[in-house]
This record gives sequence, structure tokens and C-alpha cells, in this order.
Amino acid sequence: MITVLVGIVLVVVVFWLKSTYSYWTRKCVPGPEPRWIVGNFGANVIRQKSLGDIVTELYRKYDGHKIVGIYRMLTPCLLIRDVDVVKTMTIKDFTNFHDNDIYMDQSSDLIFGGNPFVLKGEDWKEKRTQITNAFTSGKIKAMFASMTKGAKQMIEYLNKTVGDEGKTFETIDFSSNYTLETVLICAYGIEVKVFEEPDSKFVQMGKKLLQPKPLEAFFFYVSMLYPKITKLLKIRFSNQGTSEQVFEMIKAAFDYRDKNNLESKDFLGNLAPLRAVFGEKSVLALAAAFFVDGQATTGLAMGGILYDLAKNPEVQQKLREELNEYFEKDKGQLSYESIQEMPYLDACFKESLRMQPVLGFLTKVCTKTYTYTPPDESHPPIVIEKGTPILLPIHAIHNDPQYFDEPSKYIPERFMDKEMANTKYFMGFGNGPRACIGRRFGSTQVKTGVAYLIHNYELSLNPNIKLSKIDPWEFFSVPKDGFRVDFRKLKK
Ligand code: HEM
Repeated sequence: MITVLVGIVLVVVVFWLKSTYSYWTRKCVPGPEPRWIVGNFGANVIRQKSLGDIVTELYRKYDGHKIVGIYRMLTPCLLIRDVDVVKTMTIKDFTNFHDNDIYMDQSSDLIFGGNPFVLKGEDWKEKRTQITNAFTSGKIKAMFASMTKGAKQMIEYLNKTVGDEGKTFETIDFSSNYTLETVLICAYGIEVKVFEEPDSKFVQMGKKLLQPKPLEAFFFYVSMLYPKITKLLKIRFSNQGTSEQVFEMIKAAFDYRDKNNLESKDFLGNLAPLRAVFGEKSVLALAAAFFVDGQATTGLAMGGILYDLAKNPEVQQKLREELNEYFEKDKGQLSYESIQEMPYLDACFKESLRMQPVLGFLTKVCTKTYTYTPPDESHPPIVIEKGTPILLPIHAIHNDPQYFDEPSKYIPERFMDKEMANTKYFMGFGNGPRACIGRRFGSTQVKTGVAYLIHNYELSLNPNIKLSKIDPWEFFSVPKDGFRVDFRKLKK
């Protein structure tokens, strides 16, 4: 009897798997053969490749196709290979692809659950509209003095610690200290010398927040493959104790300002009135989100630029010449306008994000059933069902020779060309209504740090550098052992 039951169950499972894995074939969408259970992500499960690497490989393999049907474990997903289709989905037909394919419960993860990146539907729309006001160029300009202070403190620290023979730093870690320092002061008005006070509770909070315990890290990984599980099992991304501390820190800052009738031009000051609209808890979550977004992405971006400049000394020298000119014009302290204006600094920033975008791919979700009709009639119209995850391969597009000549070479000059400066093929900050809200803040923060550093220090690759692969289990595109670079003070 048991044997018969087991047999029936097996037959049902086999039929179900066969039907699941024939989803794209039934729709005549080309794609790789999936393996049972792991779909097309097996190499990631065994930690051989990152999800980003798999997406890039599939993009390259299906050259000539606009869309590719793949399976993330058991879930059919659509990989979009065509930049115009990416644009249509994220801009013109945005309402059909409104949300990111990430699900988190605010009650179990206070910080990530309330982050605009995770919010959905109307909730996202309302909050995004309200917080946009905190990111205007006027608001960023008002914070610029604080960013400059952070950059100067970074240089002071280097002047004290780098001897005549130079010193080696891992650039992501180094840059994250600078971005943490500037975010603490720009977001909450908290002044901490992060480089010099590594044991301060704020520094520990910033570092620990993104270091989940081993079990949490495992669940987090599972949730990248099965996003809906995150909400179901109440999985958290952030370290629980630390996120509670971050909430307390922000609440204490709000309370202090309320009690003393203080008005401030930092993020917290801009968010304070929203407590009356969304309630205190939601605004605390939004304020906390900037603690993560404002330091992690920018730390990675700046770490990557420092590595690229160390690897390309002639680019570094050209940038230094531009910086010297602007530092001289501004009498030793760069103005906000100069940071926005410097063309070669902007080109280096974009070129680094082109080669190694912080998010190698984005996963949107189809929120309203959609019919995709290829303009060239390469295949019949395809109905994309509500709930289908949509993969946008940013890294692969940025490194496609169709769009960028010699993509594996670091050539900032390509972005000096007027047409290329605003090219649709560059998507380092995403597209459309959901594009990065912190773009202006992040680029000003990173460019200011890079400017002060390259003006004062020469960077070169550490001879013992061994570039590791992107960490297969990380959310961001992070090389496992970071980038080791030698810093040497410039003689003036
Ligand atoms: C160089 C630094 C940064 C890079 C490369 C970056 C990149 C991105 C990317 C690719 C997205 C996804 C966009 C999309 O879905 O189309 C994003 C979203 C987002 N970023 Fe950034 N980011 C950076 C800095 C920042 C900073 C400094 C903040 C906040 C202070 C921030 C806050 C956000 C938020 C809240 C979202 C979600 C937006 C939404 O879904 O409405 N980012 N970022």
C-alpha cells in the first residue's frame, strides 16, 4: 500500500516538475534547459557562481534574442536582453512592473522592511513622493559642508597614519568608513570620527547592521532564490540587535530635537514633518533606511573607483590634473558647484559604475498581466503573467561591446562625449520612477571623497593583490576579498 502511495506521489511530482519546467517552451520563449529543483541557478547553489555572473552568462549566450525564459529554482523568470524593452518596462509601462521582487515584513525587519526599495504599490508611491523632497539639489547642497568635513577628516587620518613608505588599505572597507562618517552627520547630525574611533557605538552599529548571524545569512540567501519565503518565514536581512539600536539612535535624535525645538537641514530634519503623515514607526524605518543605503552602496562604489584609479595610473594622473585646477580655483576647498561640474571626475565615476555596477542585475515583478509584442516580429506576442519575476541584466548590458566599445577597458573618456554622457545604456542607478532616490546624494558624497583623496594621495595596486570572484551569496556585487591598494602621500 505504502509503495503504491509513494509511487503515486512520485508520478504527481514528476508531472508537476515537467509542467513547471516547460512553462517557457509552451510560450515559445527561448531559454536554457533547466535542471530539476535548481532550475538554471545550480552553479549558485553550489557556490560556484554569483547570481549576477549567471545572469551575465545567460545574457551573452542568447545573443540575438530580446527575451530569454529561465528558471530561478522552480520559478519561471524572464530575462530581458533588449535595452529598449528594459526602458519600456521601467518607464513607459512602469505600472505593469511597479515593484521589486523582494518581500519583507516590516514587523520582523524594521530597517529593510520599511526601505523604499522593498515597499510595494500605493504604500511605495505615497512614501516615495513625500521623501523625494529630502533629496533635492538644494537639500544636498545644504549638506555639502558636512560631506567636506568628512573628506577632510579622512585625509587628516591618512596624514597621521600613512608613513613615508606608504600604507595598504582594502578600498571598500576604507571607503565605507568615509561614507559612514558622512552619512551619520548628513542624515542625523551625529559627528563621529569613524577612522579614529572604530569602537564607537555608532561605528559598530554601521558595520554590524549588515552582518547577519550565520543562520540569518543562510535564510537571507534562500530568500534571494525564493523571495516570497522572506515574508512568509519572517526572515530578516539586518542584524536584530543592531537594527533596534539604530532605531533607538534615530528616535533619541528626533526626541532631542522636538524637546529643544530644533530645526535642522539634515535628512532627519527633512523627514520630521512626515511623522504626522505616516506615523512615527514608518518614518523611523525610512530614516533608518538611509543609514544602510547611504553608506553601503556608496562605500562599494567608492571602493571600486579607488581600485580602478590605482589600476590605471594615467587616468589617475589626468583626474589629479583636473582636481588641482579646481582646488586652485576654489582656494583649497572644493565648492558644491565644482564637484557637480568636473567632467573627468564624473566620467571616472560613471566608468567605474559601468564596469562594476553596485547591483549587477535588478529583479522587478510583473504587477499587471502584460503582452509583449516584439517590434521585429521575431516571435509571436507573449503574455507575461502577473507575478512573473523580470530580470534586468545591468552588468551584462554595461559590458556589451554593442553598446560600449572595448567594454573590459577602463576608458572614462567615453563618457566625455556629449551623447554618451546621457546614454540610455548606462543604468548604474536604475531607470524610471523607481530609479535610485539617493543618486544625487551618493554621487556628491563619493565624488567629494575621491576628489580629496586623489588630490592628496597617490594610489597603486598592491603587488600581492589577488582579485577574488564576486561573493556568490552576496546581495551586492562584492569581490570576496575586496581590493587591496597602496596609498602614498603626494609631495606638494
Ligand atoms: C553610488 C551610490 C549608489 C548606487 C550605485 C545606487 C544604486 C541604486 C540602484 C541600481 C537602485 C535600483 C533602482 C531601480 O530599481 O531601478 C537603487 C535604489 C535605491 N537607492 Fe540607491 N544607489 C546609490 C546610493 C544611494 C544612496 C546614497 C541612497 C540614500 C541615501 C540610496 C537610496 C536608494 C533607495 C531608497 C532606493 C529604492 C528606490 C525605490 O525603489 O523607489 N541609494 N539604488
